[in-house]
Amino acid sequence: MHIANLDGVSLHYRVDGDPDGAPVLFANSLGTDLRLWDSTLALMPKGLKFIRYDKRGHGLSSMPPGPYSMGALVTDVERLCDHLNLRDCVMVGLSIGGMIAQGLAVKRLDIVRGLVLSNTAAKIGTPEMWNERNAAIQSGGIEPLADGVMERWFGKAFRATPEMALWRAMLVRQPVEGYTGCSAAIAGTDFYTPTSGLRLPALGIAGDQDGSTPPDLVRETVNLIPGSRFHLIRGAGHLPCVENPVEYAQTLTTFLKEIGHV
Ligand SMILES: O=C(O)CC1=CCC(=O)O1
Repeated sequence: MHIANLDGVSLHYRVDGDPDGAPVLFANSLGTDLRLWDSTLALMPKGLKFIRYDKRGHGLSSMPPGPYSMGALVTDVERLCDHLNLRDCVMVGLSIGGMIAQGLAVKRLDIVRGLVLSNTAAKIGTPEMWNERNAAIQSGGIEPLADGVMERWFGKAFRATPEMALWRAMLVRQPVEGYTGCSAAIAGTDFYTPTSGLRLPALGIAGDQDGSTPPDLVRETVNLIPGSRFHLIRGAGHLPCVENPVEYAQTLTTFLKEIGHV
């Protein structure tokens, strides 16, 4: 467990795997912390270095007053990469993490050499939808919305398992200001044009039961990048790295091999 103090924002991060291996950087979704990747990382091949972090307002990272901008979330991870001297990473971003990954790739191709856009899009939802959700959370907290979020996060089979309660607990324990701060960043983001200009190896991953970023939306975004690949995980919702870590890790590994990263 490590903390980087980056111009007034403290980011909690973790480094696993081979310290000299090719770097793979992970960015998690709204309402989750870096434990999102635990089961996937346990299944990844040896010889890689895995870096993950809690974005501001989530997990153990600090919580500057919201709302946040996408630019600030991108700058946070850019500063973390500079702090750790990370270059030529493959960045795996899920949902808002995938937006942050698009933003970092547009800004710093020296840091991002390959992109995995998992359960994400250039634009997610509408500003009205996010403003409505934030107003509800600001008045009543996250708990009343949690069952609806679980229906988007997970497919039907996983929702019937006891493990779902752990992820629900992670969601409702995120601070309201951190969650709504990051939602505001999503509301203000449309990466359609900048992502269309990207030229780097890219993979899209979707879950066929994803209620937040359905497969067609993920495919449309990754198709903005010429030569990109796409993989659909069946039976999974918005967090396939949790529901089906075996297929998720295999999909990542195949991509990393194809682009010569492992
Ligand atoms: O809460 C959801 O709908 C899921 C989600 C959207 C953006 C993100 O990061 O998670």
